[in-house]
Amino acid sequence: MMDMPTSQSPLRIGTRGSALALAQAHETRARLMAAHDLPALAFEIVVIKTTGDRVTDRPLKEIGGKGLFTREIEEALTEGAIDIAVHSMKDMPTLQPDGLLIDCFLPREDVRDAFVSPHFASIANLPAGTVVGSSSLRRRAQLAHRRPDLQLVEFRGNVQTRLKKLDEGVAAATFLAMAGLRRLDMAHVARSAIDPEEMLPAVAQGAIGVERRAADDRAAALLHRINDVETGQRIAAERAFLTRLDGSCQTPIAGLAELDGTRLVLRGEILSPDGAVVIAGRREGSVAEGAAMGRDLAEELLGKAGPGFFG
Ligand SMILES: NCc1[nH]cc(CCC(=O)O)c1CC(=O)O
Repeated sequence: MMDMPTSQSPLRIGTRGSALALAQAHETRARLMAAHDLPALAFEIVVIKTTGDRVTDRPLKEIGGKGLFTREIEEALTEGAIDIAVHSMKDMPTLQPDGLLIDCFLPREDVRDAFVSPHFASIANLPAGTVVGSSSLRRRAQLAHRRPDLQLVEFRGNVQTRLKKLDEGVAAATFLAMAGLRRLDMAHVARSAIDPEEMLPAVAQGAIGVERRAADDRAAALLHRINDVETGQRIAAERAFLTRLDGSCQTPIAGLAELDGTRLVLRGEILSPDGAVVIAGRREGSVAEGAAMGRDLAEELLGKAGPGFFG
């Protein structure tokens, strides 16, 4: 009974307040309830408003960049204001603060990017000069590589905000993660899901990780039973790749690991921000070698890029 939060206080699940973050927190709670036969009141969902949520009129890189949405949630976890934190792994810095740990992953959702447009069915159908909205360095570079004839504009905000901008004609098309759309029950807004061969997703796209205090045995026991091992293995390879590339956070990076039994295939690419240069590679091996494959692939791409590549 030691791991039963009802015998003590509810397990506090920290999350951002966006519709997507809330859906992810609720999914985590539902999985915990089912795995441990616990009632909803054994858990408390605690919404944390971060600076990134408050400031929506400036580019992310100006107000703190990657990690902005998660830093304040990690502080709440360290301070004990919450017991676990639910994150989109795509948004997580490669290093967790001392004393915190992510060793629980929900089954991965669709990894693909969605093409979203009221007017056009796919990237190939966009007329020259069409305005496409995206604030993702990776998607901008990948699109510019394929279609240097298009015009790119910044496009921040949550799913609803971005759809509204499309409606208002700020841009004629944009990209969103299929995973987010599915979790919001909004997959219908995708005109098409883009094959990873055509647009390699961000590292960890579609994966949700649950963070806890390393020393918290109650949280560890609760989370252990909902951990999806395969998702964790894929994320380990992808994030090892990302970690080795880091320090160059203005570089567009894409990476995807896929598992077939115990064989892991990892694809990765780095691009120049204008999409003129794409350096891509692939590794295949045993799942136990995933992290090593990630580091090797990163080394290979860094070697091909040469010292000038990162400006
Ligand atoms: N960068 C924001 C972000 N972080 C996670 C998702 C979607 C869900 C996921 O990939 O897990 C999104 C939105 C998007 O890229 O469309």
